[in-house]
Amino acid sequence: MRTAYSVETVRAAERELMARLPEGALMQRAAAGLAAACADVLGRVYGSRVVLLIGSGDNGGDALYAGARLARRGAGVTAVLLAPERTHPGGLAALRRAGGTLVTPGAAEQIVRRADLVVDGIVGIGGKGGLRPDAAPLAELAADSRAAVVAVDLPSGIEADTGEVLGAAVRADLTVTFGTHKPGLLIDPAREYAGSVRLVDIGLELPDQAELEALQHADVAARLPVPGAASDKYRRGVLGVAAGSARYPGAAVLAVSGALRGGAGAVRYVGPAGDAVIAAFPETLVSDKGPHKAGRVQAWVVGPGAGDDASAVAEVLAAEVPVLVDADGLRLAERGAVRARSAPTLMTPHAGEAAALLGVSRAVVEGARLASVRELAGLYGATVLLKGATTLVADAGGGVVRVNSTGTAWLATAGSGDVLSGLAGSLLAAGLSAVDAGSVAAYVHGLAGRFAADGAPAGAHDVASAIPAAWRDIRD
Ligand SMILES: NC(=O)C1=CN([C@@H]2O[C@H](COP(=O)(O)OP(=O)(O)OC[C@H]3O[C@@H](n4cnc5c(N)ncnc54)[C@H](O)[C@@H]3O)[C@@H](O)[C@H]2O)[C@@H](O)CC1
Ligand SMILES: Nc1ncnc2c1ncn2[C@@H]1O[C@H](COP(=O)(O)OP(=O)(O)O)[C@@H](O)[C@H]1O
Ligand SMILES: [K+]
Repeated sequence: MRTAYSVETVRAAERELMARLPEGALMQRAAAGLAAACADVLGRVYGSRVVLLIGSGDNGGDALYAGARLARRGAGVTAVLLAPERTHPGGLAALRRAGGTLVTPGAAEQIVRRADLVVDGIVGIGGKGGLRPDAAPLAELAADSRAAVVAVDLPSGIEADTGEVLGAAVRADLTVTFGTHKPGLLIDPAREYAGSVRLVDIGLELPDQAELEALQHADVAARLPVPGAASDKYRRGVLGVAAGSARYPGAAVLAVSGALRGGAGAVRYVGPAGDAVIAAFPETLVSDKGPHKAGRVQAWVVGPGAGDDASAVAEVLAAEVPVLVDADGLRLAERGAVRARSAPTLMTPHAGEAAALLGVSRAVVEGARLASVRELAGLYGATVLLKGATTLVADAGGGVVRVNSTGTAWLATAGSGDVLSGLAGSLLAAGLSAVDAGSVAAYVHGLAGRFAADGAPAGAHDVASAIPAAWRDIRD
């Protein structure tokens, strides 16, 4: 499991560790890891040109000590000081001793243009509210230069706790982060500014419960349902899919395509697209009666392509089994009916659907994804999976939020969300909790998207076809 902790938690852990260590030891650990990462980026340190962008806090201190290490290995190191009189004194002295040069921001343009590497030590977890006007031009210079950009702890200007980007921010090729990931490094839009992320262990002791967690292959493998000798199709779980309409029969087909590859023992389809479903997947149990007459299921998916059939949504919500609500179902589901449910509910909106439910614009949700998913989960008393380039899954009760980024932008294709809802529904029917079903499905679906696309456009049905390969890759 990859975890991320809030600034407050990181600060508390740092205080505790610093009290046990000689003064400055923690910063030396950070600087050593940072310098090693910079050396890897440079390839050859000797003779390289390194520019440090230095703010007034400890983030700048890390960068200065790392710069001193690089200077001792023969790099030409220049530090641009945003606030010379408030610069970390120890770091400044170390760089001076190592032969580094100090300049003011006025001289930055010239030297950044010729740099091989720019190190962003403007601001770290102490930053708030986007880069200040004096620092913002430095971020632009770094973006315009041909140099590699390495961010110290996090790209300056992003919000560490939320992943929001409130103004100008540095765009890094690599972020070297200390002690733990910060939520902003894993959540869009800030995640995009971080580039790849390298974690340097500085010995922080962190609490069991993180702010954010991202499943890895082994975590997913441990959660995937696998049949045993005692399994039969009913014990594996039966999923009901109430989806599709005369206008959108394909949504039903795609939801079933995901469901059949999600580990349930059988899939029942209820709705007006039975012929299309059977034609594509003859193994589906098709019923033309309403959901409550369809026979027993262990979970329901309702909503993909459902048009305006509010009664099917209400019927499914009245069932005492886990329910996944997607697409049109989100609009048709009565909040009170969702809140009144005792079995788990998993809602799977994209940003536009989440925005409609919250009564805000899509841009608001996209800019503040963590707050939005939590708010929606609280509002409906449900587990919410917010789709996008990174997918977030939050429980109503608060606590840790799961984040997934296995996907690819090729997944932004019509119907891929229907495949996801079938897949996640199947995992619910197989007995996974709503958070596990949602986050495991997002992980597998993202990987399947990568396999299906492999650098070229793929349709949603290709994504569904690639689920078994993703599944095998995870269990390997
Ligand atoms: N506390 C520790 O023991 C350790 C801290 N470390 C480093 O220390 C950093 C935190 O240091 P600080 O608490 O000094 O804080 P920062 O260095 O992150 O930032 C604080 C300074 O930045 C300025 N600032 C705040 N918001 C700004 C904005 N939007 N634009 C421009 N300037 C802004 C403030 O005036 C303040 O002087 C971490 O991110 C990490 O890099 C590491 O050395 C590891 C050990
Ligand atoms: N830029 C992106 N990068 C990665 N995954 C994406 C991106 N855009 C969308 N996705 C994923 O693709 C799927 C699209 O679902 P959705 O928006 O519901 O589409 P549809 O309604 O057409 O089925 C979701 O799983 C989402 O997380
Ligand atoms: K930084």
